[in-house]
Amino acid sequence: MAGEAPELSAQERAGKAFPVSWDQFHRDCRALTWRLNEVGPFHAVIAITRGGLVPAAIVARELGVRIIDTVCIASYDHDKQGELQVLKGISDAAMELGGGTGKGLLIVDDLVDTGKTGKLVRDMLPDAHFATVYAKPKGRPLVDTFITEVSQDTWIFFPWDTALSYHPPLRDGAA
Ligand SMILES: O=P(O)(O)OC[C@H]1O[C@H](OP(=O)(O)OP(=O)(O)O)[C@H](O)[C@@H]1O
Ligand code: HPA
Ligand SMILES: [Mg+2]
Repeated sequence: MAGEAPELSAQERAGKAFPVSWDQFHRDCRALTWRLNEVGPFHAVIAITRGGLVPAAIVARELGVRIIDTVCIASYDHDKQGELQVLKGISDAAMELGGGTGKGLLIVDDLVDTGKTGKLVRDMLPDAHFATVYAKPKGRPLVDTFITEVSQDTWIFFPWDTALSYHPPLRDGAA
């Protein structure tokens, strides 16, 4: 409709930027593992792809877990959230390890934002432990263990989505 304000992306709504380096991400994943070590042991790690793959690898390595499965879910096209699509479900072997309800399984994702993705996976594995590296307030109640809370109006930039680039000096009007 003419005159209607254009829809803002999640990132535009977020406003504040929280860039995370590889180093910082690795440190945060290790910190997450320290907490998870008190909760386990776990039979297997279930990574919510794609963002959960990197923390899942680090956490599984630190916890000595060798069985890793994926649940492949897409909803954001860059920063616009659409319908959640389950592209691949949890394997029968992992389901069996978790006794059908996820008991003893560890679900890992990079973050919860609105919590929609986390809720979908929690519903598949109600007894699993759900861990994320970062959590925004809306999704936080879904997570059992996380490391850093960021405000809902913050957009997290992960190292695999970013690259080093030239930044003009403040004097020249840089933000
Ligand atoms: O709490 P929510 O609002 O549901 O958002 C969180 C989810 O969004 C991102 O995944 P995305 O759908 O962008 O896919 P990707 O992991 O492949 O990047 C992120 O990795 C989480 O899985
Ligand atoms: O803050 C975010 N950063 C990157 N991906 C995301 N997907 C949902 N929220 C975010
Ligand atoms: Mg994801």
